Amino acid sequence: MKTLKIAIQKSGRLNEKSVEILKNCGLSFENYKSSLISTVQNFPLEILFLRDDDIPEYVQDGIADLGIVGENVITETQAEVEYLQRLGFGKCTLKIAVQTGSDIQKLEDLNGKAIATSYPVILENFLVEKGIKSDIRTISGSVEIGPGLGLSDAIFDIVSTGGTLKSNGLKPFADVMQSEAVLIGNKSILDNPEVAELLQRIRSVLSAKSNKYVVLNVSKDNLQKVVDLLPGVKSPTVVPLFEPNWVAVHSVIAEEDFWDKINSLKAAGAEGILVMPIEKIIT
Ligand SMILES: Nc1ncnc2c1ncn2[C@@H]1O[C@H](COP(=O)(O)OP(=O)(O)OP(=O)(O)O)[C@@H](O)[C@H]1O
Ligand SMILES: O=P(O)(O)OC[C@H]1O[C@H](OP(=O)(O)OP(=O)(O)O)[C@H](O)[C@@H]1O
Ligand SMILES: [Mg+2]
Repeated sequence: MKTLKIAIQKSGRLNEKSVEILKNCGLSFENYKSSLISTVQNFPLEILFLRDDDIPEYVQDGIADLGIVGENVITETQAEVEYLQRLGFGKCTLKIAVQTGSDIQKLEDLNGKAIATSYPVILENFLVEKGIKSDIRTISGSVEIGPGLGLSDAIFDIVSTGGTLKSNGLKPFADVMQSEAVLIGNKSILDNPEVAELLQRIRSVLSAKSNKYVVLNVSKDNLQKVVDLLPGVKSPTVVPLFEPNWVAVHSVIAEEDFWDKINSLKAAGAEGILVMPIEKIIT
C-alpha cells in the first residue's frame, strides 16, 4: 500500500481549516506547530506543512501527491495539477483597488499606471485580456500601503471583508478572480485507491457540513404539506407520537436555504422543531 503525502499550509489563513477537515475525516495525527511533517496513525498518509506558495509545485512534481491551497496560488504558479474538490473555505476575491479620491475611473485609465501586487501573473493575464498596459510592481506583502507611499497608483490583492482596503484609504475598482481553498492532486495518482477513499471521506464531511438534521412534530392533517417541503436523503422518516393523530418527522435540510425552510415548515404546521449538526453523510 502506497503512503500518500498531502501538503497543507503550515500557518496562515488556511492552516486551521485544512487540519480540521482532515481530522473530521477520521484521520488521527499530531499537529505540533514546530513539526513540518506528521504521520497519520490510522491511514497511509503523511502531512507536509509548507508555505502555501510552494504547494502547487510540490504537487505538480509529485513530491506531494495531494495538496490543499487557494485557487489564486494555483493560478499564480501555473502549476499543472488536477482539481479534485472545492473545499468551501478561504473564500476571497482578487481585486484591483485604487485610492478613494483617485482619478482612475475606468479600466483604460490604468494604462501607464503602476499597480503593486503579490500576484503578477494573474494581474498580467487580466491586463493582457483587457488590452491594458500597466507597470506591474511585484511586492511580497502589505501591498495595500503602496498607493499611500507613492509606490503605485493602484493595487491588486486579495479582498474578503474589504476592511484592509478601507483602513488604507482604498476602494475596490475591478474584480479579477474568485478563489477558495481546493484539494489538488498530482496527475499520476488519480487511480490510487487511497486517494479515492480520502476523497470520499472529504466529500462526506463537506456534505454533512452543508446540511442539518431536523426533527419536528406535526399533526397527520398537515403531514403531506410538511413532507412536500422536506426531501431528506431518500425520503423523510415518519414515526408516530404517543399523542393520537400526531407524528414526528426526521429529515435533512440544506444549510443554504435553512431559514426559508424553517419558516415554511412552521407555516405548514410544524411544531417543536429540533435542528442538529450532522457529522458525516455517506451515500
Ligand atoms: N482575507 C482573506 N479571506 C479569505 N481568504 C483569504 C484571505 N486572505 C487570504 N486568503 C486565502 O488564504 C490563502 C493563504 O493566505 P495567507 O495570508 O495565510 O497567505 P501567506 O501569507 O502567503 O501564507 P504563507 O506563509 O503560507 O506563504 C490565500 O492564498 C487565499 O487563498
Ligand atoms: O478584505 P479583508 O478581510 O481585510 O482581507 C484582505 C487581507 O487579507 C489578506 O492578508 P492577511 O490578513 O491574511 O495577512 P498577510 O498579508 O500577512 O497574508 C490579504 O492579503 C489582504 O491584505
Ligand atoms: Mg504565501
